[in-house]
Amino acid sequence: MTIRFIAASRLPTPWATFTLHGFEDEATGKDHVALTLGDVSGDAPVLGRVHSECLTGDALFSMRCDCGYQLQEALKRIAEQGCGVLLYLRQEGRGIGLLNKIRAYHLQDGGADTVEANEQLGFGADMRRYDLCVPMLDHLGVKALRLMTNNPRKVDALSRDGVNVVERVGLTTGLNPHNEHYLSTKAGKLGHMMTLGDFTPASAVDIERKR
Ligand SMILES: Nc1nc2c(ncn2[C@@H]2O[C@H](COP(=O)(O)OP(=O)(O)OP(=O)(O)O)[C@@H](O)[C@H]2O)c(=O)[nH]1
Ligand SMILES: [Zn+2]
Repeated sequence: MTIRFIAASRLPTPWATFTLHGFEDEATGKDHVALTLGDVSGDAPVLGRVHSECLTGDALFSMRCDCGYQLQEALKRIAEQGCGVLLYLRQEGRGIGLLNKIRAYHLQDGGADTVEANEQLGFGADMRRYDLCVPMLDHLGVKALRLMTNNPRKVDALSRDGVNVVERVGLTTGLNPHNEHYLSTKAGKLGHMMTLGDFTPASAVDIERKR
């Protein structure tokens, strides 16, 4: 794993002005970014999120999943804390890529769930890797994370790769009629530690606008 830091800049957002750090994975040629706020290089554990790319949810307002809602909520919580880090990893579709994710969505439109769709395409349910996180966090000086996630397998995978996760912080937001089945499948088949009762719903205005 060869992660090379390229450049950093200011990134104003509705929640705070973050610092945007750009990295290149020399092995794959993929680029990844981190957003930081405040001094993340102290000894105290830092509020953090390891977010995997979801073009549809993060940028195109998709309500099929909870990714976009989680991204916004994570940035908001970091802003409220005044300090934190978000790694934005370019491993779209749980690692199968955007076009295969669209193929998987097509199968889900026909009745498959998110896990079955991946398997019908010949992929594992979750093909993501987290070995780039340690070099990115080392560069930023982050020593320990309070990780915002509902996914205990992500915590295990990160810990195996050497990331010091001292606490898991739930991130249940964005429930809506289009992602209810998907979220239930994540809890039932992928081991996410959440029930639909934990969720802050997407606002009624958002649901109406995107129906
Ligand atoms: N293959 C596939 N990928 C999906 C689907 N829905 C979302 N994704 C991708 O799943 C990734 C996010 O993973 P999730 O399983 O939603 O959540 P997580 O990151 O494991 O857990 P949290 O930290 O709680 O969000 C992103 O890369 C999305 O592009 C789907 O139906 N099929
Ligand atoms: Zn998504």
